[in-house]
Amino acid sequence: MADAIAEAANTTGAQIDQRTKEQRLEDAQRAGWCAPQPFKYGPEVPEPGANGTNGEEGGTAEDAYKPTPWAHDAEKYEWQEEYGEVGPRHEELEKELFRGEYINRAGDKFKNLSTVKIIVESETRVEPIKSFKSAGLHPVIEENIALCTYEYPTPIQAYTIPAVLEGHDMIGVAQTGSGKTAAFLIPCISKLMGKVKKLAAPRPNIAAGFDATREGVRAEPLILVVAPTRELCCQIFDEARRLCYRSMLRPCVAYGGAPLRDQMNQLARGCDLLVATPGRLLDFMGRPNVLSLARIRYTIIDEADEMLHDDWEQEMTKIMSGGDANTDGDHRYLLFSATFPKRLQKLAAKFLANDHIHVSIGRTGSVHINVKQNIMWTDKDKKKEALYDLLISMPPSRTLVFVRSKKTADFVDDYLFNMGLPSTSIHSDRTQFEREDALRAFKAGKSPILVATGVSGRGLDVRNVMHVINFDLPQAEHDGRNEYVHRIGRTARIGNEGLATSFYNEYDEALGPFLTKVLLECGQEVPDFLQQFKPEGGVLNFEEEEEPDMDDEPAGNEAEGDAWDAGDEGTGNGDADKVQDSGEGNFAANASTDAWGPGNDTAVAASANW
Ligand SMILES: Nc1ncnc2c1ncn2[C@@H]1O[C@H](COP(=O)(O)OP(=O)(O)OP(=O)(O)O)[C@@H](O)[C@H]1O
Repeated sequence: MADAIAEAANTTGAQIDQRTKEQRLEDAQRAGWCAPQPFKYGPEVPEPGANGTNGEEGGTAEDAYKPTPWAHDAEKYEWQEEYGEVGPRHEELEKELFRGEYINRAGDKFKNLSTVKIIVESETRVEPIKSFKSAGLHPVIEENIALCTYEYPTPIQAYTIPAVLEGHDMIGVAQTGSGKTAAFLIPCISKLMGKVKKLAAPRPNIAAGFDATREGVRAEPLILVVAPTRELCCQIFDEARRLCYRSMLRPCVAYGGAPLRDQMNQLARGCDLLVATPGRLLDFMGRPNVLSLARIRYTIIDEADEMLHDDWEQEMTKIMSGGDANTDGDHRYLLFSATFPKRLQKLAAKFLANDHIHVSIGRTGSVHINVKQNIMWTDKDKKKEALYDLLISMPPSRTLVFVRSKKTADFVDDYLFNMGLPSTSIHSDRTQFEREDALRAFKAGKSPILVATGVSGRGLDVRNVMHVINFDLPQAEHDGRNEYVHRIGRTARIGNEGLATSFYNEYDEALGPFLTKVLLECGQEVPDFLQQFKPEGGVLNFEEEEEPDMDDEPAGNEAEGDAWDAGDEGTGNGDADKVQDSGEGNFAANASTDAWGPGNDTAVAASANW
């Protein structure tokens, strides 16, 4: 985003006169919004010593390298040889990891997470756990779960934890914001916690003066998590830092756009759990002295339907079957997502053992009832004003605005900023430094309005996102149905409530039947202009919404990129026939709401609570 307010007076294109600008600022602040923060995006900070500058304009050889808060450098628990079985507490780190202001907390509609039908397809019956304490977890991870203030397992956690502890491969499908990350991390970490000394690669002594070039080791992780976007990887890494606390397991993250050398230095200190985007992972896999997958016990694919999509075929084939990956029978594969078209489930099953377990919490691809959906007819040329009116007329709250293209993201961001609203934006033309900075500003409430392209629709978990606005709805022919589900799932996470407003007009008609069914399924009002799409007899058949194979998708990703490089408008998934027969031992269970205990009543205040 341009530093629009600061430059507005001089910007010929914007043509904003001083008085009008001040009035607009006043209007926005009277409505309760904080002041927009003009800040200048700098070029990406080079690696230390790359050219002697810190990457800012006018930098000279004398400028010291200013370390930037790259996500990969985030502090983690550093194990020391003398610790024995469990490391001592680290007060400062504990505060950062578990009591951070911006960590999402369960809301008072937590109980609603379990009011959906649960389908388990497997050869062996999985007995869901009723509490973390009864799950047979390693005592250290139990303590870490308590520090995370996770009181009750969510349904996907209740089924995944025992299934993985029992040694099964898995496909886990559950609604957005229902704790899938902890569902896959907890059992894998717990299983390995007591065995790290035996299974892990030798560690360097990283006491003061450690020199990664001379003393570093090759990273030989036991757990590999692959996710499509850099920001999502950083988020999973944060959860891993929490769950590995006080254990010998050392998590690392690798993603494109950030200094390669810094990430290699982190790996050289030892890495037991690696979270990575495919591009950077393949880069490291191509450097045998940096990374070996020979010790891997768990490969986890998050947003698995996206990762198995044709766009990623080359990368995923290399990751799943390439390199020096452990091919022994003790290597488990876990695949997770909130949406999972049948064609891709079928493909996924090829990577999994025959006795794998398939758990679906709710209809695959369903929207959570905690999201209030509002579809508004908005003519194409009136969207800008409609957006402003919406933002100015409602109590200010952290808001994510989705648009279809990078150009629109810049345009909408500049417009809002010039209207005195505190916005920033994120898309694939930004440097990684800018992307991380924008997200930090959004999380911290410095810029509580974030304009984003659809690629941010997956996985992001930001506290108190109260409102998601689809300025542009995703395109039906580009996997828009699934993208809609992921986008609006950025609000109402883990038992909190939220609002999703979508601007709809005649150009969105291909999505109309799907939106209508989703509204009906969630018991929400269907606006007049969607009444025509109400299914006859009231039967909600989502299978007829499944898309044919698509050959006209955007091209693949750059080696160092992530899903952001796959184009702005989402990806297309095609579905075909049924993934697998339900085996003999299969059962379908309606979740008993009692099973998960009472909801947590730490609801988050709605407005202006950055
Ligand atoms: N048992 C629990 N109790 C309370 N909070 C939890 C629990 N499990 C996870 N959380 C929190 O819930 C939030 C959402 O979890 P997560 O991001 O894993 O959701 P998700 O299902 O992967 O969503 P998406 O499909 O959008 O990626 C996180 O902030 C996480 O810390």
